[in-house]
Amino acid sequence: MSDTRRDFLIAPSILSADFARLGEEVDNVLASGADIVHFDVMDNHYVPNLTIGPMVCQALRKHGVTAPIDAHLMVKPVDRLIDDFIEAGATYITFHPEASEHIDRSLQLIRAGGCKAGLVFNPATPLSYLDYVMDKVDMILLMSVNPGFGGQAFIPGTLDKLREARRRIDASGYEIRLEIDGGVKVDNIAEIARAGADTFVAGSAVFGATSEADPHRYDSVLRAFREQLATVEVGEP
Ligand SMILES: O=C(CO)[C@H](O)[C@H](O)COP(=O)(O)O
Ligand SMILES: [Co+2]
Repeated sequence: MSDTRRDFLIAPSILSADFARLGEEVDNVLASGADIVHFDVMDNHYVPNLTIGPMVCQALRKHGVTAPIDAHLMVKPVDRLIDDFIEAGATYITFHPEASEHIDRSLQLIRAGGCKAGLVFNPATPLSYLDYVMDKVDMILLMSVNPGFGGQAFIPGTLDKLREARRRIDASGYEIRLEIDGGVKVDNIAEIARAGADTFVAGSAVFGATSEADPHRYDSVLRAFREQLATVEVGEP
């Protein structure tokens, strides 16, 4: 059974964390078993919300965070911020192709800076943006909500898109992670994994799951995600 398992990674989105105690929140979610820190960058231009930038990413590194940081850039223009996030210690830098003037160049800039590069697809953005750059992406991120806010409901049509993205990755022969972002919960993560995702962003489901007994730990929700994922085998319909 083990060779039919994907290497599933869980990436809590700090968009739903308590920003007044961000370092501690990130420490706690990692100590609770998270794999990656998902870092949502919104510019009030490409998306109608304003969040955090490279200084906060750098502050997390200075605080001692060594886990991968997955910078999801919802900004336009893109390139100006790539160098800043490389300097700030991001591991993955992903951007929306519609927001980049030169997609191939943006991907190359990210890899040249030693980071892993990714393209993000909004629910209505076609996967054809991948046609000529499969050799330059380390991650494909499918949005299962329209970008800009946490706490929205998963758009079911994303499951077919995941299957199509998985087919493209498998056919390419490249090692590319397939990440899903938006509305991921304990009750849908297994279905999402069966459709082909291997990396799961979850914001409100994780940071909204504190208990009165221990408001600073997220073990139970992360354990519930892992239990669901343990039921999934690759190749299931
Ligand atoms: O990129 C995002 C929104 O644009 C967030 O990563 C995403 O919405 C996560 O939040 P939730 O799990 O609450 O849906
Ligand atoms: Co995101």
